[in-house]
Amino acid sequence: MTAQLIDGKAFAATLREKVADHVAHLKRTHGVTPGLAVVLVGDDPASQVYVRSKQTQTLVAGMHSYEYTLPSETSETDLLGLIRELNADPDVHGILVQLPLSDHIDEASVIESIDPAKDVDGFHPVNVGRLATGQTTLVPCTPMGCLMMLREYGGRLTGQHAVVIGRSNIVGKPMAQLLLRENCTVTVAHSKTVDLASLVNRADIVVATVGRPHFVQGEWLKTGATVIDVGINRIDQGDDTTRLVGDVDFDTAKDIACAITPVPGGVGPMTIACLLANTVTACCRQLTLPEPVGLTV
Ligand SMILES: Nc1nc(=O)c2c([nH]1)NC[C@@H]1CN(c3ccc(C(=O)N[C@@H](CCC(=O)O)C(=O)O)cc3)C=[N+]21
Ligand SMILES: [Mg+2]
Repeated sequence: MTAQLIDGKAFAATLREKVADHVAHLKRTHGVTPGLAVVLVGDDPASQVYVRSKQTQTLVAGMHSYEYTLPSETSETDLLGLIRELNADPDVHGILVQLPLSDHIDEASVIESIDPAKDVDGFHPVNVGRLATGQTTLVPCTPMGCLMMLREYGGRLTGQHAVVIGRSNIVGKPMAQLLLRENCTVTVAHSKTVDLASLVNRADIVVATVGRPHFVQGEWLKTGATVIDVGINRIDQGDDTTRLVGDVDFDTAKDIACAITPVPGGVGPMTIACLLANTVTACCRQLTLPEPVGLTV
């Protein structure tokens, strides 16, 4: 292993400390406790694990957590009704609706119903537009966490060629926007990209968000590249146990990259820490209090 390991778990713990410090400050000086509402429709076990993790960390940071677990047959009308109530609730500063939603619910309608000021996922078209036009906004948590790590471990970002593999609204597109804002030269690749290997070979920064286990090969990489692995793939080991792996073939990449995030313990923990940070930021903006330093990108 020659690459530096980017310890997302430790980085996230530090960020959560900053969040907790500011929460304590808000309570002490303004009598305000930031509150995050998390809405989960259905009983997908993986989603339940993530949601529980978000709740625990929200409470540990000293914030209020409001949890809504709705049955899988919940109608879109009922879900929109709940969001309307949360939008109007002054104790709720952040709203997260766990995705994906089941097929009978239109995701776009649900996202658009969230008050952009409380949209801590940064998925609302108003916030997407603000990011694209360089205005103040709430930045999607996963790319926000990736950027924080890149700023720390990726050297001077200006002028670097970043290749983002994946074009989702949740990660790929906002990641490209953020890297552009950092003055990177950004290429967005995807499943239809021709000769991905030689494209990746020209990248100083690689962000892999394709959702395919071990997809990016170490031999594709340019020597000294910084690699951010967004993939969270649970693979069967053939002995009734599963293992979490990324979109990058870590074992071959680690000898060629300059710095690389592991899975688990990389982007995942940072995503949740950024969600907490966004909740504090949203709270401060809603109450027109001074914005905390170090909780935004
Ligand atoms: N509205 C919405 N916002 C989200 O941010 C959102 C979502 N829906 N739906 C599902 C995905 C997934 N996601 C993860 C967050 C943390 C870890 C995480 O902490 N992973 C640990 C491992 C966890 C494990 O062992 O399973 C790690 O990578 O080290 C993973 C995945 C947020 N998501
Ligand atoms: Mg759907």
